[in-house]
Amino acid sequence: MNTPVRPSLPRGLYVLCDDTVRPELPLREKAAGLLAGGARVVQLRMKRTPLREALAAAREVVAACRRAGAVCLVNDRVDLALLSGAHGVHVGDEDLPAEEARALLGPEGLVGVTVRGLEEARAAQAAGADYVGLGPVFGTTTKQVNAPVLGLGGFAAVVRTSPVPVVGIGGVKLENIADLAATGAHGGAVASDILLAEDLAERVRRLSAAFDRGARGTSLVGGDV
Ligand SMILES: Cc1ncc(COP(=O)(O)OP(=O)(O)O)c(N)n1
Ligand SMILES: Cc1ncsc1CCOP(=O)(O)O
Ligand SMILES: [Mg+2]
Repeated sequence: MNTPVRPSLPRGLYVLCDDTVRPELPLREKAAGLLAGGARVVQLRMKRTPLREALAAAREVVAACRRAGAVCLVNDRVDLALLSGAHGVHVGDEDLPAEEARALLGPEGLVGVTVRGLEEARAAQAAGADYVGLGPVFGTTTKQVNAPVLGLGGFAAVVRTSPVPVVGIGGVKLENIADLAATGAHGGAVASDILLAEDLAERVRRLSAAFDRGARGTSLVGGDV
């Protein structure tokens, strides 16, 4: 009997296809721009889209991601992830607990969990998380987060000892993503720096390249951003 295998989370840029940033641009158009730029991980973050529209959007975006060979995760809602055929879900404190998300998704689904530090990362792993989203690394206006900004030093300290891959989130931009990658982060999650850009695809390309440069240890501070 074959054991079902879940996809691994690709390393690098992790993009939030978010309905709160530039809300006038439809999610499907955002996703098209992100995928045209080569995004390999897309999280669909829907905070203001009515549920039935959210389901339709999830189905469209998941299908587009699958055609492009990208991993698509749904933020918050395990039901929408299952109904849309997404690769998995990202949950935080106000969502279903990680254990329940894992139980509903089964062994084939990716589960990401928001954490604020090392102890929470260990607990997330025990609960079945595949990766953790750690932040805010830098200041952000996209979400009001009830936790202190970690800064690169605080972030790097968790990355060094985390038992699961760490994706940094909060204020990640072209000018800091290489430094974030140089800490050993598995990914850098970005919403506004991409979604507010005139050319989403081009911004995805530049952020991905900067992350990859930083991960190789060849980031030049203040260099080609
Ligand atoms: C990769 C990643 N990390 C953290 C979060 C935040 O999730 P959560 O704490 O549930 O907050 P909301 O995004 O739901 O407002 C995330 N979405 N992605
Ligand atoms: C969802 C979330 N959780 C912590 S910060 C954040 C928002 C990230 O958005 P941006 O990349 O615009 O700072
Ligand atoms: Mg959430």
